[in-house]
Amino acid sequence: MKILFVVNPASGNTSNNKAVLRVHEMAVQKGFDFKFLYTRGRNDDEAIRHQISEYKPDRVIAGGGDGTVQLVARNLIRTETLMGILPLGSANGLATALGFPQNPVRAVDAVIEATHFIRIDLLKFNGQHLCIHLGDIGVNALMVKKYDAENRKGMIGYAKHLLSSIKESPLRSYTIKTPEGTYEKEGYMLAFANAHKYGTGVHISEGEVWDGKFEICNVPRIALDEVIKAGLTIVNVFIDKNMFSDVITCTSAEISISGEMDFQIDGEYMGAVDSLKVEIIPAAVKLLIP
Ligand SMILES: Nc1ncnc2c1ncn2[C@@H]1O[C@H](COP(=O)(O)OP(=O)(O)OP(=O)(O)O)[C@@H](O)[C@H]1O
Repeated sequence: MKILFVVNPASGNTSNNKAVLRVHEMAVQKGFDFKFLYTRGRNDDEAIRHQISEYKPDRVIAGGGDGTVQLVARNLIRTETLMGILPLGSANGLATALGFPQNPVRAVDAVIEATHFIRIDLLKFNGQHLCIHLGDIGVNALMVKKYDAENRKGMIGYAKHLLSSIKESPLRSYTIKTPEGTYEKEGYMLAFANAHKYGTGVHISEGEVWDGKFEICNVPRIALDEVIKAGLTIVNVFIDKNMFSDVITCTSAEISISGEMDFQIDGEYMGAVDSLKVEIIPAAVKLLIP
């Protein structure tokens, strides 16, 4: 067996040394061949495609956060090569939603020993941007923008920007056209979910990453006052169970918005938009399940 590890040296808060060391130990124990490809933040697609065609790995493991998982996934669409995830990022949205081990050593063992896979769906925005886990417009995307600008890692960074993002996000109205019907909505945020929860653990829908559908979750109100009254920390604002209760399940959608809203995919800020097209790419990639 040949395994290509695509590792993002810049992801997460801690060094990836433990995971890298464990790969070497496991290779000796199990007798497989492996290569590391470290991402550089530019021309990574070309480097991965080159390794896939030259090295011909049986599995390609994404070592990093959702951005790295997305990078690997988009280069494996509709191929038979198995993809795995080593959650080495700061939030690891998809790996967390799927319940993968977070401890680096256990995660290495799990992804090497895994024999089962599922064919996961991907989302595509505006016909070009892929998404493995979640995209959204509004409050959360503004938070991602602020967080990116500050170049800090970890949950404290998110929490710090949550309050100001909520205050600065206007109420917007949307027209959402899907093959099943047209909906008029109002809210502070729309999430487009391939999986059923955020990396922070916040549950947003009953959808699954392999069901050929995605969920559009409207946030019509944010109960900031109630959270503060209950003496909870600011991060808990997203724990409000009713927050994501306005859900549409579909396979494609066109959204027009009453004004511009910040937009993010898998934790990467994408700019501001006043319309969006979203579609599902069903059974796009074969993902190893520990
Ligand atoms: N060598 C590198 N140096 C700096 N940035 C890099 C490098 N390699 C990749 N990147 C950038 O890292 C980002 C993806 O990070 P990734 O999502 O894997 O980790 P993270 O942000 O720590 O995790 P999470 O998404 O879980 O919060 C992309 O913007 C990519 O361009």
